Amino acid sequence: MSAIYDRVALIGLGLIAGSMAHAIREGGLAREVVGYARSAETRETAREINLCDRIVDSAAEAVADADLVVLAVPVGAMAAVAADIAPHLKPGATVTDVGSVKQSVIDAVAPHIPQGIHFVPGHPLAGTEHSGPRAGFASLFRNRWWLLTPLPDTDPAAVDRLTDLVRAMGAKTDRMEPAHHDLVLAVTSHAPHLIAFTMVGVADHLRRVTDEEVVQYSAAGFRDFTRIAASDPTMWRDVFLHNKDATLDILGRFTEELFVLQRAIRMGDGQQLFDYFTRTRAIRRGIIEAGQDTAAPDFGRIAPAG
Ligand SMILES: NC(=O)c1ccc[n+]([C@@H]2O[C@H](COP(=O)([O-])OP(=O)(O)OC[C@H]3O[C@@H](n4cnc5c(N)ncnc54)[C@H](O)[C@@H]3O)[C@@H](O)[C@H]2O)c1
Ligand SMILES: O=C(O)C(=O)C[C@]1(C(=O)O)C=C[C@@H](O)C=C1
Repeated sequence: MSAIYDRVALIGLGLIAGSMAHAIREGGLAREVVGYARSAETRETAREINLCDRIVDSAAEAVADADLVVLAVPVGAMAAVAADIAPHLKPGATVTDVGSVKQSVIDAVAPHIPQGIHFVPGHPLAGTEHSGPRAGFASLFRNRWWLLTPLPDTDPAAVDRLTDLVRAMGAKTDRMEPAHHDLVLAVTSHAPHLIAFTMVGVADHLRRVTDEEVVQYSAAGFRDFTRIAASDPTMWRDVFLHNKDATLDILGRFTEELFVLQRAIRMGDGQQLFDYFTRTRAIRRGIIEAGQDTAAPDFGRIAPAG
């Protein structure tokens, strides 16, 4: 495939930027991929594994002459990085981010973006529990959603060009309002992660009571929880701090449902439990039938908060 951008700069060299570097270089989607991360150790590892065409020692150097700049740092670090690179951006360049939360990233980054630079926020719905420069792999985005949340006045040509890159990396794209994105992701990703973190915490307390049995006899369901609970603490701290309202809304709804089921168990109401589980099974089967088992559920189905 021919190059979609001349030079791409990746700021932050972890799972997502690393996977982008592999996918872009394998696909010949840019003439050059330049990388920068804050820690010298990360930059050294990135050089060792030949992650990018060039690894440089400052964000300013990375973005100089870049046509696309990707902010791939934890959500809480986006503002500082944007402020740092702003004076060095090439006129006409596009800046995107891959943060798991959109509205607060837009609020933090947009004020730093100079006139003549296109800011197109985005979020790949793909990941693993691993982080750092060694965690990336080229096929991470294949057949996964990559949501773009452009601002109303963003140049459509810049959005289309980024869409081309994302599709060339194997992802499916959709566009969404940032606040709606944050509500949808609170349901499909953020609250489920918090529940997994909590469940593993509960098991850890119990371990002392059951003398390691919860570890030894981990059933598959719990093992899935522990995989999720192994995700990066900095990333997830920032997600919850920056998607506070939507996450609290969904957790409130979750707690209400949990009480309903808890009461059904206490009252021995088998019919209610059966009906509930029949409904949830149908939802899962609907996702599989729609060929969406690697993607997020139907975005239109989630009612706004309130
Ligand atoms: N991990 C996932 O499943 C996943 C999926 C989709 C989106 N995201 C989002 O992508 C972003 C990156 O996540 P990741 O999983 O690649 O993280 P990661 O921990 O693997 O990598 C983050 C990188 O950013 C660097 N970094 C941190 N602060 C920095 C700063 N101030 N300046 C420069 N570099 C800095 C770190 O050194 C590290 O190399 C986050 O915003 C996250 O919310 C993550
Ligand atoms: O598969 C995983 O390990 C993930 O948690 C990936 C996952 C998700 O919840 O689906 C996590 C956070 C992101 O922002 C996007 C994707």
